[in-house]
Amino acid sequence: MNREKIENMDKQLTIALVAHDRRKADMVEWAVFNADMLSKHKLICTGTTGGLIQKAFEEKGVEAEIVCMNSGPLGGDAEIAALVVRKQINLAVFLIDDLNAQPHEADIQMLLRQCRVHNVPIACNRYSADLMITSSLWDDEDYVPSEPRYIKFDR
Ligand SMILES: O=C(CO)COP(=O)(O)O
Repeated sequence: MNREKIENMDKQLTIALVAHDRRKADMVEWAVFNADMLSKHKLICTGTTGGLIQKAFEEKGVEAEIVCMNSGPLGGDAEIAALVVRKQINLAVFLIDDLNAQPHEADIQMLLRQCRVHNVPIACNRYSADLMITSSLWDDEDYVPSEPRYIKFDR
């Protein structure tokens, strides 16, 4: 697989990593598998997710820049959504627990919505995340993601 693409990029991306409790094992496994790539970029995480990734990276001797925001239910998703609005996130991986209700559903929807509004790629499962981090578009200097256009639609 062409993992070097994003790994050998000149530019540093800011990547948001967020996982619900029952998806954290998945997130840590994915992050460790992609540690060589992720460690070259800046990682912004919700509190508990970031702490677990940090611990797993330390155990593997991986050095990475990991910024932990608040825990999700205490506003971590909202803080990351604010960074999305300010165009400070290039890519988000958000492993959502779709089988259990979350107390901060409003914040979760806000993060998803702001990624859609601001055209930030967001992967909600590992397959999507793998596709996104191996995309050749990251290297394509001619490619500029176009802003979403909202037009009034009269019926
Ligand atoms: O709840 C979350 C995302 O909605 C994740 O938060 P934590 O990483 O702090 O558990």
